[in-house]
Amino acid sequence: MRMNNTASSAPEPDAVVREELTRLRESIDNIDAAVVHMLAERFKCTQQVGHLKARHHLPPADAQREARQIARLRQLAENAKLDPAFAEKLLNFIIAEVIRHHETIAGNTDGNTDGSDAADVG
Ligand SMILES: C=C(O[C@@H]1C=C(C(=O)O)C=C[C@H]1O)C(=O)O
Repeated sequence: MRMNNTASSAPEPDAVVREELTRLRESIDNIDAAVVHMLAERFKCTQQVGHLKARHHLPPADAQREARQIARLRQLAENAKLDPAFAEKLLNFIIAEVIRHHETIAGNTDGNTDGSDAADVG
């Protein structure tokens, strides 16, 4: 049976665990917010790349660039003690979405960067 601590000022073990969990979850929430903001900035850049490529009739995907990025990211992951296979999967997932955006831009617009499409330009 668990001892009752009401006489001492020490918190109940359950309360200590809850506080630790809350503290860790606050950090996780901050990190998740940073990830979302960083991804949003990355997609702003890749959207501009997509428009540039469309304007100059370049293909949406660049396999050589991707291979260099994957090699670099795997090394960074290893140094940071993150599973390189996970880092590679994550990057491939993001790049696949970027390429999908680039294909849409190439199909729907003249590659302008102001968010309007060719039909709006007149
Ligand atoms: C953004 C680009 O387009 C594609 C998307 C990439 C990415 O999201 O990092 C990398 C290479 C390309 O397949 C690019 O060519 O730089």
